[in-house]
Amino acid sequence: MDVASVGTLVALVYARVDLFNAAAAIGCVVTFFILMTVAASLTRRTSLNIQGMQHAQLPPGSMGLLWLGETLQFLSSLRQGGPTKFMRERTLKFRSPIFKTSLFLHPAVVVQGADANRFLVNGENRQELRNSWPSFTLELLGWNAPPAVHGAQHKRQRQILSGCLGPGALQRVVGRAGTMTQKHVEAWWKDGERISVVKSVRNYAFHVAFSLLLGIEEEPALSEMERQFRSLAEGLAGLPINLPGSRFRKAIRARDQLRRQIDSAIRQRQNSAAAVDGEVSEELLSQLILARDENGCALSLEELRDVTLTLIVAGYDTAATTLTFALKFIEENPSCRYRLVQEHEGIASQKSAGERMSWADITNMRYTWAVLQETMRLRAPALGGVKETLKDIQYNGYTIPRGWKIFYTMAATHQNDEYFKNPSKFDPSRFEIGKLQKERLQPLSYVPFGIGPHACKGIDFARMSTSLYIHHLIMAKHKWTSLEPNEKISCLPMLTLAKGYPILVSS
Ligand code: HEM
Repeated sequence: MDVASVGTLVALVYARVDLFNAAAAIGCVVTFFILMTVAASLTRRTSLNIQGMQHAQLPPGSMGLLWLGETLQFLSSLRQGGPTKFMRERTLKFRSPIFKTSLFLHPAVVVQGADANRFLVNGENRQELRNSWPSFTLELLGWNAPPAVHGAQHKRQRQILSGCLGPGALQRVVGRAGTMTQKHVEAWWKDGERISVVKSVRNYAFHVAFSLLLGIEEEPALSEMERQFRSLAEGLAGLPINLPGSRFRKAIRARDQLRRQIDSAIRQRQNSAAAVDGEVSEELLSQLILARDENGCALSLEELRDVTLTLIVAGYDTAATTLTFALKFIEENPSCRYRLVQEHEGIASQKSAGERMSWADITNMRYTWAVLQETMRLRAPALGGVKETLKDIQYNGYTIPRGWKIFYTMAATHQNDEYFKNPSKFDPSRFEIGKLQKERLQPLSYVPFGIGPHACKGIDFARMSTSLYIHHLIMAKHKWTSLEPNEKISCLPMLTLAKGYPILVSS
């Protein structure tokens, strides 16, 4: 692709994003090229590492076109449903599951499979690698958020999060979460109506996370916050071009507004938390404020703010994506729906009228969890992760130079028949306990929640909110039929169904 077409593409992307102003679009392209040229010189400096390494053997692969590398091919694969196409083409071309490339201005190595995941976990534990989210993402989340911090600070944050997001803490909020879920289903799902599943689950995932964390349930405050969150989420997945009208600029504004809201909630809770210290508070934010690590240290104000924002961002689209595809699989597999009905009617029959949900109910929804796990195997909401080498390291006979990125994807293990028989088949029984014990899931072959020291801290929360949604849908006896049966999967900015999964609800 020549430089002119790249420029046109950038202008088109930018114009599609938000600008209809030709002058601004041209300005954007010029700025983009200036930035790229500066970045290219920095990137070249990193790649000098290669030249000094006379005897080192880099993995096979192509570094693509100038500073652009293979970014456009990668983005095109994402647009077609995920990174799999990009990975498969290169794996076949270079006859190697590990290959070098250049993405988003960085020389990178792509690895795949459970062994590669183990190599990444060990490397991170030995501090030869570290988690490496793009800096514009961290700019939006905050530099004190868990993905941005390392070492002792990160360990402290994770200890505190374990206490606040584990089953013990969730037991205190699950009853309220159940009531909220029931209300959501009653409001959104009505017999004979057409709704968008994507809109429903996004609204649900946001409301449940925001209410349980911050205790804010009132309208219109909640809907306004959801609007801000969508802007932030779009900025996280777009081009980091900070110009008036751009997605990124809107995301920064949304971040600032959300921060103000979170700061004010923290101040209110700090006052009331001091009053109830010693008692057990229901809100997760109050628990975060009161929590201490093993040395008795609390989170600072900046940490509280960035951690809270991260929790909502991390749990929002991921849970919505999981529910979207779970509902799609349930619709397409009547036998799966039948087993869900049995499970949820069984759980409901054990409860007295008006009794709230408990954490034990969630863990008893075993088949539901198997359905959700199988959904995340086939449609992992997070596509992959990025690490950065802190020194030259060896893998599979190759050298990966210091400062390079290493990229892994979930799909590369989840859809590999070495780990999952008949991998493209939706089969929740893979995750039912008896079967799992028999077949022995290979360690690090199932990684929807990431790997290593930065793996997800919200697994129990995600399990709670997604299981409750399915519970109330099934108990309301709803059935649904897609109005777009051949709807495509889209991947930018988040994995979802391209037309929002429109359905007709029936009972
Ligand atoms: C189905 C739902 C979810 C999926 C698939 C998911 C997946 C992931 C993945 C893959 C990562 C690791 C990213 C990396 O490699 O750096 C991650 C990190 C994280 N997730 Fe989740 N997540 C989900 C829900 C949640 C929820 C509900 C919360 C909180 C309430 C949450 C909180 C976090 C946090 C705090 C991190 C950062 C951990 C760290 O950097 O130490 N996640 N998640």
